[in-house]
Amino acid sequence: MFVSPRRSNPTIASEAIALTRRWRAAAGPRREVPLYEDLVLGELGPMAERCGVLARKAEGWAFMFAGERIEAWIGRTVRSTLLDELPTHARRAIAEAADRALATGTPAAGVANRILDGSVLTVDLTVLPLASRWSSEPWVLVHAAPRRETISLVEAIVRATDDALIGLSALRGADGAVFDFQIVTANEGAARLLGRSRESLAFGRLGEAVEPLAPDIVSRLAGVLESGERISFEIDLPLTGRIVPVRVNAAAFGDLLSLGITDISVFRDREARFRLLYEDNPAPVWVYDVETLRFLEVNRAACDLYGYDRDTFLGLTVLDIRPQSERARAAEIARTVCGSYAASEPFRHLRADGSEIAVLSYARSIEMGGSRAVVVLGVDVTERERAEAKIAHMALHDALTDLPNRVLFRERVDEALSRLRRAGDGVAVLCLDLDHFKAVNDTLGHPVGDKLLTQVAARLTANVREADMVARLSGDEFAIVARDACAPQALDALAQRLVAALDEPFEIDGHQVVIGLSIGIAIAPADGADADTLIKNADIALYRAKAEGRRGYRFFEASMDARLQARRLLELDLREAVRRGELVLHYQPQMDTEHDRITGFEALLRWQHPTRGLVPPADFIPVAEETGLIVPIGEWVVRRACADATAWREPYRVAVNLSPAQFKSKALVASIVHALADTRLPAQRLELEITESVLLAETEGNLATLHALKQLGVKISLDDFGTGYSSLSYLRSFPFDKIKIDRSFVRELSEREDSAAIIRAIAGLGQSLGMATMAEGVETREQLERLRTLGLTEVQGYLLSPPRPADAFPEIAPRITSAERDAADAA
Ligand SMILES: Nc1nc2c(ncn2[C@@H]2O[C@@H]3COP(=O)(O)O[C@H]4[C@@H](O)[C@H](n5cnc6c(=O)[nH]c(N)nc65)O[C@@H]4COP(=O)(O)O[C@H]3[C@H]2O)c(=O)[nH]1
Repeated sequence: MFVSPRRSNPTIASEAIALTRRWRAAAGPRREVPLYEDLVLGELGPMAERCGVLARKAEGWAFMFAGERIEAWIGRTVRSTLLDELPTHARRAIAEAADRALATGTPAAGVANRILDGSVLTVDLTVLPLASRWSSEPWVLVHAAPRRETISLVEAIVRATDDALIGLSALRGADGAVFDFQIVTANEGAARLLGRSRESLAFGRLGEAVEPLAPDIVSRLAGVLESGERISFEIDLPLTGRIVPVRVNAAAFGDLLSLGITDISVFRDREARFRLLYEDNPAPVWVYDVETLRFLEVNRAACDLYGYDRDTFLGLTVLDIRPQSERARAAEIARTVCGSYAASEPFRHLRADGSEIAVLSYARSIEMGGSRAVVVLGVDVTERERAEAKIAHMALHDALTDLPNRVLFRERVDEALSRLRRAGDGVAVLCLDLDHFKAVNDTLGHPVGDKLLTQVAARLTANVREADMVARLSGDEFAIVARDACAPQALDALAQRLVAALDEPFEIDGHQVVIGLSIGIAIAPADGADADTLIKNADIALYRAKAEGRRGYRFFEASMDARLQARRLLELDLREAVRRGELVLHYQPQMDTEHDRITGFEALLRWQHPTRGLVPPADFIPVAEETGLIVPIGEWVVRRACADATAWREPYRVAVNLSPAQFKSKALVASIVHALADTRLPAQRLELEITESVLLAETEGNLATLHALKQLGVKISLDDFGTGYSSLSYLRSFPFDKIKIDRSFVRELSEREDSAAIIRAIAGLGQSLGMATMAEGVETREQLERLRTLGLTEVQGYLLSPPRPADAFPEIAPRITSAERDAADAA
């Protein structure tokens, strides 16, 4: 029976106090160790039962004699026995207290425990140092006071544990088979776990206490009785309101069974958390042995990433997931991980299928099963690397053709130039532009245009050497940086090869597409020592190649740059000219050949330049067309011509040139409507001269514009006929009022008979189509007469008059002079 421990037996304890008090009295103020003869001999009375005297001999402490109770406690007679020969429980406690008493010369206390019959016996020791007249050896008196209560060890343990401990006795049926167990004893832990009082459990049936699991548990425990072996198993115990995972340990003693049930929810929780952190971690985690480099653990994510099943994985070493070329370095790092390690850059790893992935690893050295190991967390950055590479590629390449873009091209030119400075290799830049690309885009659509650019890129790339780079700078602009073979002859050959390659027709979506290539070439260092200058000069040479008729190439020359600069100056100047009102109109008369009567005047633009004098249109109209300045200038011309014509004495027609570039402006029709409305000029007095290039480009839109203009009542004439393509289909596509034959035919009239034949044919054509036919550039009377006989209805040329200010002609001399009119305008 368990009894809670209490203090010593009070009577016996008081003996120790009395003895100590007596010892102190005998020791006196000088604390001399009292004599045995004075303190003990004949003085102990009944206390002698619990006292013993020991002497300190050379071999150790030895009992001289001891009372019965002491001997009973020690478990043998002790007279003249060395302490070392006695049982441990007494020996250690007595020796320790005796040594202390001897060393300090004062009383010492000690406690000795002994386990007897499953109970703990505790004895309080009091040891008093003594001297003796009969011996020089130090002596001690030992008083042993056994405590009154003993402690049941088993009971203490049973009470202290949280586990459920149950003693069971088998209940057997008539056939001797166990059908249940009777609970013989159950501790508090069992009562707590099963939610019942100990009393209600005692002598109850196990099957009732753990009812839902009864058949299962009973049969398993019956098995233990049969086999006599201990068993241990885990089950989920359904208790009121919850399921508790428990571990059951059972051992049989005859027909009795001891059952220990441990609540393992905490371990399960810990296990679940571990699983969450390790096994279910979405990041691949593995542990390897530092010595063998073999995998010791791999989680599911690692198996998924590398494509191995767990067993195969555990048969590999960390080197098996690395490419051959990285294994030596990998082995070195794997063995030297100390503390923690974070990779600063991804490593190449191998998957089971042999594919390579990029992995960033974070590692920490640990101990596992007594050996040094490393736990590694890997982050698969393959996709991220790919995306980064793609973004980097996109930043430097053209999305359509995948050729390097302007940025990368410039970098490569820079790089080639710095090599040029170091190694003296050659560097040349070729700027390329496709001829007629815009027409392809406009007529066949952008998808065809895109395919064309892709095919062009392929042809260009196929015709350069590997060291050279082909880039797409924008739209139909390509460029090549050539290295090494940069002598003019080699570049000549390259340019010819490229022009020829693009001369071959392209086959796109069933269309045969023909384009051409113009190239400008600049060679370093003569044409530029830095990338920007070199590219700019190749571009100037390209501009020149195009100006000289496409499908060709030009090397850069310093004079080209000067010409370009002059052009830029002209452009700036022209803008100012418009603002300062330096543009003026001259007029040239037109005459019919039937009655030799003036029919109208062509307005021709002049630039009254403050320093250059009168600048002819050929010098500035192309610049105005390229820069778009032609739109405001053209509007001004129409408005001025209409205003002038309104002021003429006679209602002659006024002819005005329209540039193809003006047709790009959506406001063309509106600007003419406004000019007519504002100047009140009848529409039929205005004649607009266009060239066939208007019909060549943007056909649909331009035709619609022409119809809209014609709808207003203005006359439309086809200028410069006989130059360019002069397709007769143009005459069919729009009902022109007049065909103006180019002056080159008139000039060659006396020399080439075919010119006369062509003029006659055009005159006939005009007649049958109901269109007037006019010859330009008529300078001589012979020419006039000849043209008259060839059937032309009108003429224009120096023979009548060169273009001059309106007030030079009496027929159209304004009622006020041009100077007066300008002054009025300014006001
Ligand atoms: N050799 C010779 N030449 C003659 C003779 N008769 C007339 N010309 C010249 O021939 C050109 C006729 O104009 P165009 O063919 O429309 O050719 C014009 C026209 O295309 C353009 N242009 C002139 N004014 C304007 C304008 O206001 N707007 C636009 N868009 N273009 C204009 O500039 C071109 C040149 O104009 P100009 O220098 O004034 O040159 C004028 C005129 O001076 C002749 O008997 N012999």
